[in-house]
Formats: sequence, structure tokens, C-alpha cells
Amino acid sequence: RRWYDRGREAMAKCHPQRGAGDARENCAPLLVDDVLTPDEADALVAAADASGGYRRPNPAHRTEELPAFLTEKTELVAKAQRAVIAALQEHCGAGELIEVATLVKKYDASAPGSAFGAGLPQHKDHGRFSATVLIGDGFFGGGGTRFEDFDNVTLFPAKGAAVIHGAMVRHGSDPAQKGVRVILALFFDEDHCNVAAEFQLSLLVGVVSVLAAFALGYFLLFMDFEETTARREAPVEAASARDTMSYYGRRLVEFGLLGEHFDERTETWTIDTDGDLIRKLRILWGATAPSDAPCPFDAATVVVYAYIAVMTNEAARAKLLAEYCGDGRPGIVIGGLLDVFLNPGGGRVAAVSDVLTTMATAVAAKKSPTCPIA
Ligand SMILES: O=C(O)CCC(=O)C(=O)O
Ligand SMILES: [Fe+2]
Repeated sequence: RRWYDRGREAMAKCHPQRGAGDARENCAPLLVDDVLTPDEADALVAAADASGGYRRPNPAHRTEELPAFLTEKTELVAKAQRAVIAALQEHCGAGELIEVATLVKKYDASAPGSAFGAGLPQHKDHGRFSATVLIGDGFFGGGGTRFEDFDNVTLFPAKGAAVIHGAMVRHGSDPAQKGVRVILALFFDEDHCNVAAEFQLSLLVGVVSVLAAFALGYFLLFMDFEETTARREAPVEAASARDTMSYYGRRLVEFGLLGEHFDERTETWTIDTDGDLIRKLRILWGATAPSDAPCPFDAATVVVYAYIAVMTNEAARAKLLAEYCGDGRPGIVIGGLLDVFLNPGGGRVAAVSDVLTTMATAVAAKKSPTCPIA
């Protein structure tokens, strides 16, 4: 086999992209019993509590999240993954799956916060397939996984059982009225889509490298040495920027978009411009772009859409609009992202704000955004 055959096969298999008609991502919800025994579920909650790694992604929600992928994978998490993957293969026609994200989530009805209580508004997930394993059932009232797209059917797995479904099916958890509900949330995508994304990236890197080689040759032929020396002495602009940590920033961090660039102590994040960010955004774009997105693939719109795509619910959207458009300072966070990404040296803030304002207005009006910068 030629070197690129695997990548081409993966691309063919991965098509259509998420949101473009792969029926499996709309796979109907199903209860799967005995993913873990009740004792194993208790042990997993105890291990999660002992890790001390819980974070609150949104102060308005009484929800704490422990990104299990940051901790050592326990055998219990691996067992749950094997069981739900087998069920997704049987029920939804899934193929070989890879992990997109794995989280332990704790919904505590007595924790401070008000917006949505101890639950999650309706949303779609990352990846193509999702599973929620109930591991802590010390709650009363509410607390089921509700599926808006399926006549609001609400499923209540027993402790150690799971709900599985396609990631594009809208769902959320009704707030627990009393006590604490704990789940293991598992998100998957097809393995060949990962291979396809890597292959597309390698092609892009190849093309860019050839262009860069030509540009370098041209530069070496014609460069003006004196001017270059002068430039080298000019103060070096930092190729990164800092911004105030927000809920959305946290989501980006959690989904691996900003890597290690989050400083817990100062609650600030630093955006890298080394290409890793855009690589991940491209993969995320493939996994989460709105299906009616009219923009052609374009670096800046990818950032905007990726950002909007992580805001999977009404509350988050309202918060975005209030936070970034309501007070006359549109787009601080996303503006910072775009500005750094497009122009590490600075500038371009006004253009960036225009992009965000257009997008945010379209989102608020529930219209599909047109492409302001393509
Ligand atoms: O808690 C639940 O029942 C659903 C969790 C969920 O949808 C998620 O974590 O994405
Ligand atoms: Fe979900």
C-alpha cells in the first residue's frame, strides 16, 4: 500500500462529516444496564472525590466537573468505556471508536448558584456518540436525562447503568431537586475520522512547507542585511496574549483547545500561535460546525464557529451576548483569540469586533450567520 492510502481510505469512510447526514449521530437514546456494578459505581465516585480535581465550569450552575482524562485512567473507567462502546456498536452501528473526552460530573442541589440548578440545559455533544453512566444516585426529584428531540422522553438509569445516544440528539439533564447526582460522561468519535483529520493536516503541512521553502529562497536571494539587523534590535512582540478567563475559556480548555495554556492560579489563559491551536480547531470544526454554516473554510471563521459551537445552550448563548455585546465591549475573549491568531503583532481589533458582533447578532436572532470576512 502506498503511504497515503490509509489516509485516503479514512477520508472516504469519515464522509459525511458530522452534521452532514451520518444518520448514526442521531442514534436514538437507549438504556444500557450493568455497565458497572453498584459497588464499582461507588468506588468510582470515591476515587473521583479523592482525586480532589473537581472544577466548577460555570459559577451559575451547581455543577462540578472532573476531567477524568486528566487523571490516571482507572480500570473502572476503562470497563465502563468497553461496555458502552459495545452497546454503541450494536445499537447505533458505531465502528472503531476513540475517546473525545471523559468527565465525571457532580450535580449538587445544595451548592450555590441558580441559573439552571443542578442540571444541564438541552444541548448536543462533541464527537458522534455519547454515553452517561450514573455513578452517584444520592438525589431526589428530577435528575433524569431528558431528550427534547424524542418527545422529551426522560431516562433514569439505575446506579451503574448508562444512557447512550448519538451526539447530535438534543438532550440535557433535569435539575436534581435534592442531594447529589454524579455521572461519568463519555464522548466518542470514529477512529478513522481522527486518521482522516491527521491526514488532511499532513497534506496541508506539506503544501505550506513547499510554499515556505520557496519564500525562504526568495528572501535569501534578495534580503537587505542592514534592514534585517535593525529589525532584530526592535523590541520583540510576544506572540501570545492573555485574557481574562471566562466560562467559555474554560470549555475551550476542557475540550483540549488551549492545552496547558490555562494558569489555575491567576485564572488567565495564554493562546499559542504555533499551529497546534488551529489544528485542534480544524478537528473541532469537523466535529461541531453548525450544519447550516454558510462560510467556506477559513481560518478566522473557524475560530468564530468553534467558539460559538462550544456554546451549546441558551443560557451560554445569553451569557455570551450579555458579557461580550451588552456592555459595548464586544468580543473581548474571542476578539483576543482572533486577533492573536490572525496577527500576532497586534492590531486588527476593530475588524475582529465587527466579526464577532455580526456573528453574535445573527446567533441572537437565531439566523444562520452570513460570512463577514470570507
Ligand atoms: O447528566 C446527564 O444526564 C447528561 C450529561 C450530558 O449531557 C453531558 O455531560 O454532556
Ligand atoms: Fe451531553
